[in-house]
Amino acid sequence: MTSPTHTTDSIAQPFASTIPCAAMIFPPLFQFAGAWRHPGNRTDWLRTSFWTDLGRQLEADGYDMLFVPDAMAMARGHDGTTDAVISVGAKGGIYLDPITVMSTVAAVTTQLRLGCTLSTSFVPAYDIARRIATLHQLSGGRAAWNIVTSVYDYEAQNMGLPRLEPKADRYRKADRVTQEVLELWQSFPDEALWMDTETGRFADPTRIQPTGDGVGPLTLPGDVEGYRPMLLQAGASPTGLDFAARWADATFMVAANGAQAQQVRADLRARAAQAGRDPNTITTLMGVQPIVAETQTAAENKLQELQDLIEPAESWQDLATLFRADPNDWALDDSAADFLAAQRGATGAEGFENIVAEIVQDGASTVGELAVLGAIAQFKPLLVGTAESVAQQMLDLVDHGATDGFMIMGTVVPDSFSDFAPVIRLLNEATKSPGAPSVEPQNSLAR
Ligand SMILES: Cc1cc2nc3c(=O)[nH]c(=O)nc-3n(C[C@H](O)[C@H](O)[C@H](O)COP(=O)(O)O)c2cc1C
Repeated sequence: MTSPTHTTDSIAQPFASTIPCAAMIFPPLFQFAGAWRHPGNRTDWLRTSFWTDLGRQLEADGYDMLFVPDAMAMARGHDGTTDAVISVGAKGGIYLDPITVMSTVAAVTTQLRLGCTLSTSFVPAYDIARRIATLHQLSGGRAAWNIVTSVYDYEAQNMGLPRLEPKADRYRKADRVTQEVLELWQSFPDEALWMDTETGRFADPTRIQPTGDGVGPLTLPGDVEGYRPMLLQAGASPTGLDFAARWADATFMVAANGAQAQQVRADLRARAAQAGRDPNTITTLMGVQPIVAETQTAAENKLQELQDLIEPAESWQDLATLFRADPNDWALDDSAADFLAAQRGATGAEGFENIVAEIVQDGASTVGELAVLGAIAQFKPLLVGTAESVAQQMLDLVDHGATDGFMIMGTVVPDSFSDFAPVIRLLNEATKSPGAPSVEPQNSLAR
């Protein structure tokens, strides 16, 4: 395919932190299968107060972004039903409309970036551009759009389509839609809105015009003081990385460990350079699950307590659902490598399956072990220790080129996010003190 070229030189406002930390909020699990049963966990995520309290807290704790994933359907098991997922509250059982949720958070915060997932496979460019621009204006310039192409046919069916298009076609469409969204944001620049009471001129019609394709103009400005919404991306196949290399200001990067993250990030940066972009304009946010406490022993005890809430049989059910396998076809002590080989490609997300492969190679030998690792952290690296030790682990990851920033997964919400707050302070101190910044400042998101 011929790569589309950027017809826009619009820019997003860089992250304020040198090592940005985003918080991913994904009820009912928050990436930990025991979450909604944990006595300390808030379960009122269907109510505004959950999101507004959380937004205020994340902002006070110094997080750079609140991020919510989305899908257009409840997840289904191998039998095509939602029964297994919804009966235990597994991943993909609950999704709220991200824009509505983020509007509530926008009202009570001033700094926090608001990352919303919208799929280019279902939502027309004009609708995406307008919804994200509205959030951008309401929040004073803090919207971020997570560009996804969706994963399952049953999502397409909920959206009135017979099935999802093949991945290559979905990414081609994503290129087109993203280009249109950027052009639409520029079809009504903020500075063209004069509202000049002296002259009676509301806006400059010469600057507010349809795009080259005759779409638009947008019904509101697409930027705030020259900064458009940030573009996020989360796909990880070669095609997905090429897409990120072309468009993303930041990527939600998944890896089983630092070495794998290093490879993914290097690959992404090489692809960006090949596409004619400065790789430093892309910030990778590596998914991690921190367990932070006053002492190392206390952190390990906390992890153990969390692990005790995991039901191996239930975890196996969840893993089978994720890989669209019949749970009855496998026993908990069957080989994890055999399971992965048999189910390769079933999740529809190549990058995610690469993590699982790495974990199997690292020693998860049985299906049961793999299931528990999935249940505790959705296969993301666990960073367990004091704030100092977790901060050091993260600085090491950045130092070794594994990532630029982090996507923080919580276990018990909101406490695991507040437990992590001292780490953010330490990361900020480390990157500000003159002797310490072995990490390169990467917050030049502008392109
Ligand atoms: C870490 C990660 C997070 C994702 N989050 C979402 C999401 O919230 N909603 C969605 O529809 N797809 C999501 N996806 C799916 C991707 O957008 C993409 O459609 C899918 O992974 C297939 O592309 P890939 O093989 O390039 O990863 C995510 C993928 C990854 C790897």
